[in-house]
Amino acid sequence: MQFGSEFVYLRDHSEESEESVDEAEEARAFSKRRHSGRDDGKTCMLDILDTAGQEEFSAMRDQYMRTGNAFILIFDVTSRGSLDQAGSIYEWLLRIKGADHVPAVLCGNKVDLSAAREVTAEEGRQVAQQHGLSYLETSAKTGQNVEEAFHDVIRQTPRDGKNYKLAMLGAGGVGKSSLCVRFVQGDFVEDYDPTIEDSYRKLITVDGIPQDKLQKKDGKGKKKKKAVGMSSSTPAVRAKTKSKKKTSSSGALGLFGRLLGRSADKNSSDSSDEEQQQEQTMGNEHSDSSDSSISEEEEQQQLANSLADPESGAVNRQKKIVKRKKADGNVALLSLSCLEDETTVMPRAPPSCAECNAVLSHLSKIINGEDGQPGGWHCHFCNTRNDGIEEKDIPTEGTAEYVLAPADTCTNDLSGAGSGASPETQGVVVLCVDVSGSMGVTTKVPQLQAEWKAMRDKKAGKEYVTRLECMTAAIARHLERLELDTPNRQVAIVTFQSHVQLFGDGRYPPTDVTGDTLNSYDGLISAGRDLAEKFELQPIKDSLGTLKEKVSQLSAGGTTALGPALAVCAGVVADKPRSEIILCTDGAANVGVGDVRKDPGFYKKIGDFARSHKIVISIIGIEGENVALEQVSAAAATSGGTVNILHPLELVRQIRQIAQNNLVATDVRVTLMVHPALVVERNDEERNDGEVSHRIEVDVGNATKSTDMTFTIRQRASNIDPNMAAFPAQAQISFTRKDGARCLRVITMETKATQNREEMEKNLNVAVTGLAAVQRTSALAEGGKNDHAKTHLQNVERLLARGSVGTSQKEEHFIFLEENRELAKELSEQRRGPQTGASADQRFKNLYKKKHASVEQFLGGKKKGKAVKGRITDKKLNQQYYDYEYQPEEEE
Ligand SMILES: Nc1nc2c(ncn2[C@@H]2O[C@H](COP(=O)(O)OP(=O)(O)OP(=O)(O)O)[C@@H](O)[C@H]2O)c(=O)[nH]1
Repeated sequence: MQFGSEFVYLRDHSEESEESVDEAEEARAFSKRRHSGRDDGKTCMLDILDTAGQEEFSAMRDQYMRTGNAFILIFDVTSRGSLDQAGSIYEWLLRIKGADHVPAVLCGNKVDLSAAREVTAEEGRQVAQQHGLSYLETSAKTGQNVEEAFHDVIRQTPRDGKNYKLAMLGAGGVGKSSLCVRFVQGDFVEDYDPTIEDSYRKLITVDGIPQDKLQKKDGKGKKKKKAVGMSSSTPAVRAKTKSKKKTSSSGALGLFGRLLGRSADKNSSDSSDEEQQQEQTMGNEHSDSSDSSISEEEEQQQLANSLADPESGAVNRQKKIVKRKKADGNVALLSLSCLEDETTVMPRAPPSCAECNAVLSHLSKIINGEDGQPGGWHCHFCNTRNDGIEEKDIPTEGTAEYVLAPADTCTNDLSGAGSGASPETQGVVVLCVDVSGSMGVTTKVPQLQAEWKAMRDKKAGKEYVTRLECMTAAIARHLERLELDTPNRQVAIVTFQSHVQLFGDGRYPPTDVTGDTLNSYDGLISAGRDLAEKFELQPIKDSLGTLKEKVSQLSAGGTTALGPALAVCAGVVADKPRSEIILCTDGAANVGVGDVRKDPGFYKKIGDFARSHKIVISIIGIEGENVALEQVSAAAATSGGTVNILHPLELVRQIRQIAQNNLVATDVRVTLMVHPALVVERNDEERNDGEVSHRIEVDVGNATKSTDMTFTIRQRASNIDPNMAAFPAQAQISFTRKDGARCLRVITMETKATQNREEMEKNLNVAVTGLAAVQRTSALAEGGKNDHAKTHLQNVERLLARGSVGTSQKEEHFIFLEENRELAKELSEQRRGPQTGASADQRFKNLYKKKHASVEQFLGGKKKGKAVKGRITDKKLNQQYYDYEYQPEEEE
């Protein structure tokens, strides 16, 4: 548990809790803060993207290559093949940039492994020279030349404000992540999951940046736009860039690190028109105007425009003074990833306060009996006396765990990784796949991507792929992963179009569910139950072949019986707790139950059913089409599943990423209590103003590594004692551990209190306060309170601007400003009126992502590095991933 400031802030009655703000001035000040004052020519804010080494079927490489302005190109000196790949990647980069040189440094990494060298320093240098690059021999393990590599590339890169977008490129396993972690954190992590993408930010000082790389201003104070390496663009590229105006989206994308999420959004509208997509991105490149490089003047204009009257469209340039509440750091963060960490397990049941249910903690006042032994305790929250404890019941530190019910002896291993886990206890994975007509719609593969694939596979790359092809490729990969990860798990396939088809594990002919049954909720559930009895499912280690075969044979046509399919799936696994239904769809339900126009309540109902049967429903939607996400997502939200809306070309990559965000616990319930003089409220939900309490309970369902919940703490107006030096807080988290044991984790801590605003502001935890603001703002916006949301975001931004004084606070403030911009854009769009169809889905998705943001996104370099522990999975899984590089995709 962390707080937004080291101090709980108690408002001093004499304090002016409001400030007068000139809205136009505020916009200008905000922009100034983003560009953070004068450029000293050596302070650099690096936004580093650690990319995936393996080429998956992704349009995103093109995107980050276009958007990045500096590159570290890495090979492994113990692998000659990786040097060849580095060369090819650089050539590809030049083609994408339309340039004959791009700022980059070639790094021969792992030089500490001298005995295993396959590439000499001389050979590395020669290849670098051939491409006109500088060369460094690095070791992430010893730290040799790591800082030098980053500084070297910065010195080559034309400066644009203080911001640099730097991408790490290279084949899989060469050390891209390790070099990032070494650079931002100064550590070496022995084992990593292969990276999909990760991003880091770091504020550094680089001496000796040559004059010609420093930012220049022309006479009017406008920045001179100089695209990286544009001097020798290919004619085709030049023709396009010339005719291209800057698009409105170009200046509003977020951090480079989240380029991928955002640009996938962009793709949704562009994918139907490859030409337009190319033009847009080329346009961005030409003006070099990815988000953080937008000029201060342009940004101020944009912000001033955002103050336009939504009715008339006229810009309100008049001074408008408004009263704004001063924000504070009274927020708390609870990261449920902590449930994975081992902690002290207490020997007996948790002693809890008879009055307020707080659990005995290291802060409780112990009452010794006549024998001098502990016999009772005074509750730290309500001061009630409780009896009946022994010495061994008293935790010695802030975190303690209690086992409420042990794991089943036959193992309930949630992860299924234990090879002894029996199929019955692991639950079934049901893939519920949309094969309606719209899944036959094609997406054009980006030209350069197709060429790259063709070059690599030595045969013609495909120009178009259908959504179904993208989906089935992603499912095939997912099945392979499941087979390695959880070999005993059973997997079933259900498809839907005008009717529902159950394929089981692919060994049987399909069974259809059709006709009137499609309109009967109960009928569908029992049809599912009946079918489950008929089909015996084999574990995936035996059924992978038949499952993959069935998936590859699916074809698209017909309408969308999505609701009936979900109900059948729920019936199939109703008696198999811990099952997961993964719904893969691209369209709004329009047949039978769950028709989004007539029966939107269905999704909450099926979610409730799933939850009560310990089943999780997750949704993977294809963007660009109307999935009616706002309704359908209720099934996932209620059952604790995830919702993702993805670009078709990103499905393979993203499904893997989703799978990496492993569950840490299920059936999670959180109780957070603070001192009775305070009240605590959720940030991710609209509040019911009538009910406030110092204790809050949240039914979380599933917790993943990135489940970060934030809460706002307020003081009760009346009963506060300003002399109280510290305030206790306790989180009680009950959950089912991966091995099936039911546990209670209790985290208790105390925060100092202050009435001095300055003291609170100076000690802000910027990442926590920023995350809390973003979660709260998104929840307000989702609940239609747009203006309130906007004001809240601005209030917190002013607080963070005042409080960000140290380097890491400044880094995190910078990150927050970027988040703030993305969210502010979403809020301005909402002012234009309600959205429908695919754009409503898009908006829902954007706000959903913000509402479920995790603190890792808000952490500056060093702290983020600390959060990166070895993300170790099975070596076999990693190998499987790397193997894809060398296996050409099967083409028809
Ligand atoms: N001895 C040694 N091992 C290294 C060095 N750099 C990375 N490794 C190891 O090489 C393996 C792969 O490193 P990563 O940093 O994950 O490589 P990557 O390029 O990010 O890999 P992908 O994310 O899969 O593309 C890990 O086991 C690292 O510990 C190094 O300088 N010396």
